[in-house]
Amino acid sequence: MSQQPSQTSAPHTVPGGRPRRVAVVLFNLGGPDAPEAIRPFLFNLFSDPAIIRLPNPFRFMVASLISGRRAKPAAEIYAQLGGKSPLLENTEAQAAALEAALGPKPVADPGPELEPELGADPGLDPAADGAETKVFIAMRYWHPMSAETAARVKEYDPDLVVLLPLYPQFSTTTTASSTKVWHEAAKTVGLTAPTKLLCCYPTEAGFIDASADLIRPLYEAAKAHGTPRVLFSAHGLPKKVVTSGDPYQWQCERTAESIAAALGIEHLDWVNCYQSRVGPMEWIGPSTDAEIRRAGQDGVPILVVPMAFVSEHSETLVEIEIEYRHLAKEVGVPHFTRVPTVGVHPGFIDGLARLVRQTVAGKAAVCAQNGGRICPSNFPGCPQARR
Ligand SMILES: C=CC1=C(C)c2cc3[nH]c(cc4nc(cc5[nH]c(cc1n2)c(C)c5CCC(=O)O)C(CCC(=O)O)=C4C)c(C)c3C=C
Ligand SMILES: [Fe+2]
Ligand SMILES: [Fe+2]
Repeated sequence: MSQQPSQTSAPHTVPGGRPRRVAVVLFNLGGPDAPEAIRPFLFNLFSDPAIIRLPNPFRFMVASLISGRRAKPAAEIYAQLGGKSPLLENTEAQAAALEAALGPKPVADPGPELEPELGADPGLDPAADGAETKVFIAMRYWHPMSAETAARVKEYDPDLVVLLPLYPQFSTTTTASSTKVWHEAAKTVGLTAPTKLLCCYPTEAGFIDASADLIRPLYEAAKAHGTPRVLFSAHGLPKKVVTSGDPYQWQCERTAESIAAALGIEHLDWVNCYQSRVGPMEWIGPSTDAEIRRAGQDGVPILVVPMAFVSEHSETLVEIEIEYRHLAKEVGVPHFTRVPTVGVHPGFIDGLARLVRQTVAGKAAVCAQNGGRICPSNFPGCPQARR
């Protein structure tokens, strides 16, 4: 998937004479690649201290217990997808598209959200100087995991590593967890290249416009069944994760209102809700199923937009497409539409490429979509709050 340096622009070289190399590492959750991988995948997930906040040995005991219990319902979910998650293939398609978009281009485009005072250095811009960029994937709970990817990145011998979560909204349970494990893995394999984290891009223009682009024609079609309501559905979180300062819900709200505004539909009926609850704890709400029931009572058609996921997997293809569609029918919703994720939509991929260039060119080791920080100060879970 690597790009060759441009033949027309002078390559920016390192002292050894070779082009500068940038490794972009995409973070994602990972999913089982076979029925027998389901239980160990779940064990990896529930033994993450960012998910189960208990000290060991209690966490491992709880992880064994919950992964054992959850294995059967999870197997039923993945059976509907042929016994495995499509997340890796979809992430690979995004990696290939991003690598192509990051190929050498004659002019650096810092994108509309760059804060000029943060200072771009075009000499470090892969697009401007013909540097080589290679995109890697590090999954958190199933292969390829950070240990394997860090070894491959070390072999590539980059001058800079950019960590790019495929989670537009930052959470301590996703991006922070992957970042921690990445740094441990990098240390273990002796990968010492400077590393920057692009922590979040909940309202990045390419992501928002691509989402609106996917919704618009489906909204028009749904109008034949009444005035549609748009359900911006994000993966939920236990309430106590949010009350302890995780900015995920705040960022989800910003995404929902930005896509709603980008749609430009007068008096748009929309709501931000949360799906995929697991376990007995209280989770943030309103829940997507409660909103589907409310739409049934109101007799309005709905569009479910999975706005915290950027590719398809069990939560979109089974939970939304099969389970929520079924529930909608049961409670009398006149028309149900699942809006696809942004996937390899060119607007989304170009937006990611702009963010990578901006991160490479900027000075910060951790930055959000604006090259700086976007979270208000009352979120201690923001990675920039700790700096
Ligand atoms: C925005 C992204 C995600 C957040 C936040 C998140 C938090 C979170 N998840 C669980 C438990 C499970 N998640 C599972 C699947 C899953 N989760 C995400 C994303 C986020 N999770 C994705 C993309 C997937 C799909 C993986 C795939 O199918 O490829 C699962 C496994 C499926 C199931 O059994 O339902 C569990 C379990 C918790 C507890 C949590 C926050 C504390
Ligand atoms: Fe999850
Ligand atoms: Fe933040």
